[in-house]
Amino acid sequence: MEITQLTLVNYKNFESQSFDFPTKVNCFIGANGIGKTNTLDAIYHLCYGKGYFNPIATQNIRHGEDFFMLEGSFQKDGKTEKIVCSLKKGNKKLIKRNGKTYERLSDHIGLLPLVIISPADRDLILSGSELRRKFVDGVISQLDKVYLSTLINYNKVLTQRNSLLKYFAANHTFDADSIAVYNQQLVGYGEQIHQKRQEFLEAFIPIFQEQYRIISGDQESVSLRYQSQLEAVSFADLLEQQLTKDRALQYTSAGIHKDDLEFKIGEHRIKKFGSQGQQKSFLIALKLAQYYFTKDQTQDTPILLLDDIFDKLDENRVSQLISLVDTDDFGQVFITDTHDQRTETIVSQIHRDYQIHRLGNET
Ligand SMILES: Nc1ncnc2c1ncn2[C@@H]1O[C@H](COP(=O)(O)OP(=O)(O)OP(=O)(O)O)[C@@H](O)[C@H]1O
Repeated sequence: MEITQLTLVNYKNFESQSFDFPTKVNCFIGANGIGKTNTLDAIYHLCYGKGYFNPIATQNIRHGEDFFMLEGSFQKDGKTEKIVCSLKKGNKKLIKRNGKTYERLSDHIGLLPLVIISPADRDLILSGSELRRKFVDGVISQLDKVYLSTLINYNKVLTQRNSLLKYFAANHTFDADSIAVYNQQLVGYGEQIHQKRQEFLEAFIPIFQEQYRIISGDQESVSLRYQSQLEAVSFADLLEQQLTKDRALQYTSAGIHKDDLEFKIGEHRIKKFGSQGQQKSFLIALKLAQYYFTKDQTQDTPILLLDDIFDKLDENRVSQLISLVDTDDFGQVFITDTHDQRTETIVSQIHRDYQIHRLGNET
């Protein structure tokens, strides 16, 4: 799968800009803040229906404007897919595929596989469990529409149950039957999600460990483990056990929305005890595992976005990544960098056609 053309209108710092991508390897070069990462984000947005860096959709609209529009031409299975994504302030975001608007944005998920490796990934290690769940959910949802709709349904019921708990507290009342209805729905959706996450991680973890082994040169061992409250107790029993607490807290304190991934180096948490280099290697291994897993499952070659890798990685890791990209396993790759000459030197070693897009005053 490849993108051959991209147009951005009022997207972040771009007023109006078009790019053609005739080659497999494309580099965006320019000074800090010129919009290199924003260009990658535009490609990500067309594939995932949302930006990678800013979850607040309206903040992607160029300051002072009231809409953005992204347009991309993709080649997939020998056909052209024209995707338009637009957002006008006060309206819902629209995504069109070949002129037809999706009824639900989630219907677009999975059509165009893509993996991004960015310095922002460090939040997967450093921040709370929500981002790690999102990572797992994002990978599975790209491949499994039933999973995505089960997740959407689970979150809807969770919101309703939380509203009910708030209502009970505000009105000093309680109705066990209404809670039981929500519990039953949560358990139905939650157990399916738990099982899918388990199956996914069983397949994903060995791929991740292999990638880490390659990147680190077999220096140390790392582990990734799925943690869920549902390991020890059934979801129905868990909700029952937590009910008094939930009523006091006025929200649902247990369930698959509390799942996490444990990242360890040797016996210790990588967040506390991993060096910066080990943390970076861990994240790259995670993303490369996502790449190989998605490629295997979709039988399609995802687009790979490499944001700021030369600046943020040491020479060994860069050459490791570049030599990987130079294999037939990889398809279209986008790279951002501030240094013209450095990029040219590195990509000219790749045995593939490349193009350098210099960003400057035209934005
Ligand atoms: N909604 C917006 N409207 C206008 N400008 C925006 C908007 N959102 C972000 N920007 C601008 O985009 C620029 C950042 O662009 P980007 O992150 O793509 O830079 P970059 O070229 O990747 O830089 P670096 O080399 O520092 O990583 C900043 O100048 C920021 O102010």
